[in-house]
Amino acid sequence: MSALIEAKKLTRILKETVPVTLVQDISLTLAEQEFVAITGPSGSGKSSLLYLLGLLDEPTSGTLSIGGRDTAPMDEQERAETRLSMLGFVFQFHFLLPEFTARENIEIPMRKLGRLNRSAMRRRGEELLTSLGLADHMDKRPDQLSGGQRQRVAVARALANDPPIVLADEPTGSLDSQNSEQVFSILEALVRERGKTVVAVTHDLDMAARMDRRIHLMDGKIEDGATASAE
Ligand SMILES: Nc1ncnc2c1ncn2[C@@H]1O[C@H](COP(=O)(O)OP(=O)(O)OP(=O)(O)O)[C@@H](O)[C@H]1O
Repeated sequence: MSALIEAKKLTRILKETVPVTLVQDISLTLAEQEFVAITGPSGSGKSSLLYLLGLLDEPTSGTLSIGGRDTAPMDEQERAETRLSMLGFVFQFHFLLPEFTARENIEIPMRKLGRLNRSAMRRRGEELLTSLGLADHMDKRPDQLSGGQRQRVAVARALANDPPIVLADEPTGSLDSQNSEQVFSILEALVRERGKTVVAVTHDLDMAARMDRRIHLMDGKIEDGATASAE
């Protein structure tokens, strides 16, 4: 299987008065259709790694390829287009725009990428929301939805441009157990049924155990023996 994401010796150091190393020498390969957990104690660099993989931050050193393309030479516009077309993001808090409906929130990434006309965007938004059990909630704003529904809209938004990779930072962290289970099942179905690669930061070790592979961080590094190729 071809590598969707290939990181070699990724290091990110913040140049503060005292330099802060967020992640160090991270090498990993993610293939198509993998369901991968990033685990580790608080402050171990999980979010920092996810932001690097998602082109939301730039490494101090090391290389990162997405979909076989080296990201180092990309200018900001290419990075933005790669983010929009290759990567979907789900965060712990939904970050939906409060003044827009579910449908409108989902159309934002489609508009930014600019590959679909108005009616195709509308159709795609409706299909996605329906497939996530939100057919009756398309025209509601985030404050008219429950926490679980909001997070499902956030998943739909991540899928808007049909990216091969979904990156999730504690996607169930603010949900009760029933909604957590539902969102986890949705993420799992993205891998098994839609062929996506899903990488999720989680503190929930039971959840991580149900994923294909675990990358365990400690002090910004992958802990020995935990780089784990697919088991
Ligand atoms: N802007 C910043 N300035 C200074 N230190 C930072 C900054 N961002 C992150 N850090 C530090 O870098 C380390 C890694 O942070 P990161 O958020 O990636 O960890 P994490 O494993 O995701 O933590 P958590 O599980 O608590 O979300 C932490 O020690 C954090 O305090």
